[in-house]
Amino acid sequence: MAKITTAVLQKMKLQGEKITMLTAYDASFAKLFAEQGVETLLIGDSLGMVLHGKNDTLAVTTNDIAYHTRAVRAGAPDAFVIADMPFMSYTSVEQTMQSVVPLMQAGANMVKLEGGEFLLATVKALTERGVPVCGHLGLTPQSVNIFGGYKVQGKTDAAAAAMIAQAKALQDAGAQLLVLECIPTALAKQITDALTIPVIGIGAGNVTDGQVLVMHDLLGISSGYIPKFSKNYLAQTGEIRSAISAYVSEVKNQTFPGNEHSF
Ligand SMILES: Nc1nc(=O)c2c([nH]1)NC[C@@H]1CN(c3ccc(C(=O)N[C@@H](CCC(=O)O)C(=O)O)cc3)CN21
Ligand SMILES: CC(C)C(=O)C(=O)O
Ligand SMILES: [Mg+2]
Repeated sequence: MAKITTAVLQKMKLQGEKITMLTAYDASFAKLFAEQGVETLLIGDSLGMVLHGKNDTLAVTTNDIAYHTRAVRAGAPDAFVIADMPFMSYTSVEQTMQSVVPLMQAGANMVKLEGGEFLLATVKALTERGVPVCGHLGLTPQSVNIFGGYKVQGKTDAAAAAMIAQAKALQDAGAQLLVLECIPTALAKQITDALTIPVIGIGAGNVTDGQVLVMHDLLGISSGYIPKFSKNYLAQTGEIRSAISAYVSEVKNQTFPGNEHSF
């Protein structure tokens, strides 16, 4: 696989080739995912839930993400690696500049931040200072206590219009990638069409430029509630490498996610 850069991801969007992303937290899985053709690896703050058994992502620290980013980078030296910025690690431009240092030094190629309007100056400052940014809109799990649960976002006309505006503003501020989580497929389509940067969906239908899943959901080993948008590929393949390869194929040919995984 050719080395993935933001330029390559951009070209994939233009050519209509779907981008695959999986969360990864350790070297062994990172290596296996890269070998199966997964283009981008995310050290998600979901690790607080799937690795530490919490009900939300709020207890995860920058050091936690840096530790797992080092592991992923060691296993997949050529992968395109995105590190989640944890809850409250990016409350000001200055704090954000401090927080990204261990993440980039651990081997991340990009950092991901949850939110819209209030992040624009931060996204601009990061980009100017050499840190590529991935936005994250829709169901932003760090705001679970505001949402009152992991619920579909952007269902009203007003919420949808606001999300479209925020997506464009993030792109204008310099974001080079955007994750949309748990929103109606029709809204995901509008945002994907409105942006020039690639849009990666999770629970956002098969209309985005790519897909991301939490690896434990794909392998059917998450404890607790499994989101409707996830799919257990291990159940249908019986072997981890085949499960990853099936996920990649189904994203590429747009059979995943199906209507049963979408809102
Ligand atoms: N294992 C795991 N998978 C994930 O996708 C994931 C995490 N953990 N942790 C961080 C966030 C939290 N996420 C979640 C968790 C639950 C739902 C969920 O239960 N959604 C309902 C939608 C309910 C509605 O209709 O509003 C669903 O039925 O899927 C969604 C996203 C996504 N991320
Ligand atoms: C679900 C993805 C997008 C994420 O942010 C995570 O794994 O933390
Ligand atoms: Mg996350």
